[in-house]
Amino acid sequence: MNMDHESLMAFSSKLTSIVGGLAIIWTMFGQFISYELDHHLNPYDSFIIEEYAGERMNRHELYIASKAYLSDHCSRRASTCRIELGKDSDRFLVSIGEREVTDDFNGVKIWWHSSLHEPRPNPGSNRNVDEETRYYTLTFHKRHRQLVEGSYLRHVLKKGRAITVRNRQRRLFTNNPDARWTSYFTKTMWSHVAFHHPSTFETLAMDPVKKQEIINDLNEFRNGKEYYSRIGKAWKRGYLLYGPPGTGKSSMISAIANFLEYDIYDLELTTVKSNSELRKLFIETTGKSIIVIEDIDCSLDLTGKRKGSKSKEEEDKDNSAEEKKRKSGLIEEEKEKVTLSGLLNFIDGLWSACGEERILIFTTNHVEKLDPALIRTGRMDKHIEMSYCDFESFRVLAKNYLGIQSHDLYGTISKLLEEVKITPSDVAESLMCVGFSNADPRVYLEKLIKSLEKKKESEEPQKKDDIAEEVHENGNNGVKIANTCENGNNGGKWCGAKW
Ligand SMILES: Nc1ncnc2c1ncn2[C@@H]1O[C@H](COP(=O)(O)OP(=O)(O)OP(=O)(O)O)[C@@H](O)[C@H]1O
Ligand SMILES: [Mg+2]
Repeated sequence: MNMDHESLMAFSSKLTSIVGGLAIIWTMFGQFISYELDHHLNPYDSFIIEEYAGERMNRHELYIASKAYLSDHCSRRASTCRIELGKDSDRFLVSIGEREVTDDFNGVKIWWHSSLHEPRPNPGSNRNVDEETRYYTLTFHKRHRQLVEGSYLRHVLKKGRAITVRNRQRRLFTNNPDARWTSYFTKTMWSHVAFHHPSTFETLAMDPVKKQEIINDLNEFRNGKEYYSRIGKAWKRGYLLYGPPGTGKSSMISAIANFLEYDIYDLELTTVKSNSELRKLFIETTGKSIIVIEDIDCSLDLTGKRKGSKSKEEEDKDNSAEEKKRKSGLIEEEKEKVTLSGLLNFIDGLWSACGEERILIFTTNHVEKLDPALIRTGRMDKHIEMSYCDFESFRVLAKNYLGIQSHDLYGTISKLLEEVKITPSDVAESLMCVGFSNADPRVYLEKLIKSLEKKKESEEPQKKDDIAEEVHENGNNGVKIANTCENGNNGGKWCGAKW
């Protein structure tokens, strides 16, 4: 059978279109089949947890918690993990990298996989578009969907949050002067650095019974969430640390922060312009933190006006200049001040109940100068006196600085410490032996004895003068009336001091 050329061409084009049509039908059928198979036969479901969600600038909390959870999980169970050094810290960060890890929750298997999004322009977002972002895919059997969606994810969130708190690099914040935070670009009211202070309760020299009481109190506070809510009080606690310079008040704050693993907000009250600014600063602090106001007596006086370091004449001059400005309407009077009532409000007003788990610490060298309203119980729950160095405190310092528990010179030192007021800071100075790991402790103990004897000699004439003055004032023919509070052998403690 002979076909002419034209019929052949027509037949082949028909055949091509039939084959093409069949191919399209086949592809569609394949897709349909694969969808149906996937839908009915693939027994697994997946959830995706994005690092950044929507247009938000902050990382997704569930992602952060999952990362911490997986890091802990990896370091305990997975055979291969990615490990890197944390920013601003000596801690190692473990992550799953691009690998898949398996978790087991109540006998249910869950597979986690970490992946990377390609950087892509996102004009609506405030984040840097060149940044790579990650996401986790967790895969599980369909029949466990409810469990994963409910209790498993809650478990990951709770555990992850706790691990984040445990592993985080703690921070030391300080309030920015008003001029900096009002600018549009630096709206933050606090700046921070990584907090590394080696002071701990172990290195702190003080009466061991008092120390234990403080530790117990802190433990009760840390575990007291339910208790505080039951009694209807905000979950916060106030401590007043008082004592002469160099007795360890700042060291105590660091020891508390290290013990509780809290951040520190060091509030410089003299740069705060008004009560409302103080309130804003408070609102911007986070939970699990210690808010510190050092030398409270130098920051605010009893009438609520802030003090400067100026002389009386300078202050008078300033006051009259301010008075003139005020009269001409250049200064709005009380709006520009932090007042005592503003501070009291900061401590226990309505706003102070925002947030939770905060410790407030005031320090002072002059507890007697403080307004009783400021330090009454309930505002400052505990008054802790940091005092001159007694023998027990010396033993702690000798152990820290010289690595010794006892020495034949301890007897002499103990006797001298009963007679002389010396701060732990001065004792520490005598015991410092940087770089001499094999140094003979005797050298440093003798150095301390010399400085104690010198102090004793210099205090002697003063003591005689004091006695003479008392005898003169009392006019009782040479009968000495002992003032056990100021001069007695009570280690320089103030009368009526608590704790
Ligand atoms: N109780 C103490 N235990 C251990 N070290 C102490 C103690 N007191 C002081 N020191 C040592 O002296 C240094 C100064 O102490 P610290 O700054 O804690 O004193 P402070 O009471 O805060 O003084 P100030 O009132 O001047 O602020 C500390 O760095 C520490 O080395
Ligand atoms: Mg201090």
